[in-house]
Amino acid sequence: RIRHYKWNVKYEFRSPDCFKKLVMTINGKTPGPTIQAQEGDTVIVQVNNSLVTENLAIHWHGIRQIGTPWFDGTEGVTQCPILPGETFTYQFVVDRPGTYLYHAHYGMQRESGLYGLIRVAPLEPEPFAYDLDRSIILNDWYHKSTYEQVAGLSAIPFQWVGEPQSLLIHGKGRFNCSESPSLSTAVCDTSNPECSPFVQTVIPGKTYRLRIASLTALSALSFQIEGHNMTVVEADGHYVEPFVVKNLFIYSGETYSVIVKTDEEPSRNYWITSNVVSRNRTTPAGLGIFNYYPNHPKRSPPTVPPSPPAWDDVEPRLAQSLAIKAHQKYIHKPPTTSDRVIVLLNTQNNISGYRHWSVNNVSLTQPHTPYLIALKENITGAFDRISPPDGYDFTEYDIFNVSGNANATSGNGIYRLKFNTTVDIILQNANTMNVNNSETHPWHLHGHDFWVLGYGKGKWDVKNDTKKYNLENPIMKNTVPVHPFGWTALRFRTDNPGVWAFHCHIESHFYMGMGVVFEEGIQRVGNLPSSIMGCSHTKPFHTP
Ligand SMILES: O=C1O[C@H]([C@@H](O)CO)C(O)=C1O
Repeated sequence: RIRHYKWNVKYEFRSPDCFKKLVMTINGKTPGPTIQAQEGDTVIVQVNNSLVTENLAIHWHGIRQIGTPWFDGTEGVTQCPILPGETFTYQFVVDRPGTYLYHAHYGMQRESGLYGLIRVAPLEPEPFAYDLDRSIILNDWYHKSTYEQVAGLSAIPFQWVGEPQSLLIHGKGRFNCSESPSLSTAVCDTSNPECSPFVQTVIPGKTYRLRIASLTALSALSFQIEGHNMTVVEADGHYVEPFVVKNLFIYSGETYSVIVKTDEEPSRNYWITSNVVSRNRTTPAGLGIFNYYPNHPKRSPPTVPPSPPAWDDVEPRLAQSLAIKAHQKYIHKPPTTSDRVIVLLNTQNNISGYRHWSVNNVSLTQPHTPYLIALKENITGAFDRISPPDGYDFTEYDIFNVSGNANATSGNGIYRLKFNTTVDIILQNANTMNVNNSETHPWHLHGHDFWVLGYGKGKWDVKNDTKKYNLENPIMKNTVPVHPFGWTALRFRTDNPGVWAFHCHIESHFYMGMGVVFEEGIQRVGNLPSSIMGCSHTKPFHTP
């Protein structure tokens, strides 16, 4: 079946957390409309860019774009931006069931509010049962525009974006306007119905599937439903061997399905909470209401919201990461060996006075001639043809100390991967430029699902750590955290011809260079549609 959508993207004034600012809407909505399809369907989305003065590109996060690498929606990698006033049509097959996302992928525009869910229903029965299916997208929210943030991040001295002002639960949050008395009620008004808390009404005695997704700009989150356990059954479109949590840790770009039974005392409501973890939180909790029908949906629960886990305790987060295994009836075994191992050291650096993030001492500057077009059409001069290194100096580099990284440079070289081979990626975390500090980075791979072979503390060690890899029942995912001062090991097959970004899903970190690009099987990519061309070096290839 074909699922056809027509979207108009524009800026509108909205007050998702009571503070009025310009947000990007799709057909008047943020979060945007949910794409509902069935496994094997073709999705066609006709996007009209009505932003007036701003380019646009939309990425279909978790959809592998097999045979359509040009519709991945990544500006500078797979397509030229959609110009203001233009209409661009994405067309791709949703080949796997599960919960996926879409969001803007041009500059830092995702955090302006252009994001939503893709739900793909399966053809086969699933390994869990439920009565009702509901979705909740989590986000964090800034009051400054992305333009102000970009200007600060690329200024000398560096101006960090700081912690978000609020946390949104399905597009609704609450900023305490009285904390900023200079704001008039025209700008900040806590009685505005737009920022009334998110309510999930549930019928007592039922089993719910809740699809929980995060598209935060910065924050790692702990999600809770007061008094209710959650059984994790799906992660990034793959069935999980069920396990029970009270707090679901979720990183930007991840999706989970959890099973929740509404079997608590039915005469009251319960809190839904979202809290920042892994950073010393200053953002207040995101609060929603888990409304047991027929209690009034606006009735606050009689309790104080449950308190979140300690922000700096890595252990429970690492434990959750390790608990996520493939469902025993849905194990796709990874190849037992790999053809190439790429170790990616994540560091924060100064380069020519500017603050950056680097991978093996190279900070990615995205060119504006999309790699896919440059490689397929043999356009020279569009990017550095020297590949970044496959590793770092294991013996010398101290991941536990601030390092000057004096050799860090900016570049736009890419990794050329041999087609139909097995590649291991080791994400190696390190100290930032602040003493005793390492952050969580959720890394997202375009065009693929990968096996998560393992997580560990400290420096990855080729001799001992590879022996501990889970080759029996590893989960497949498209987004995975690397924990503070730790490492994460992934494996994937280079079987999807195209050019694919792999990057930290923290909006400001990717902007600051925290990403790499992989090419595989470029000679097998079909004819590129001319709609993706027209910018920079691709101008001569554009036939309107
Ligand atoms: O990229 C970052 O910069 C700041 C800080 O390290 C410098 O002020 C921070 O917390 C980041 O994640």
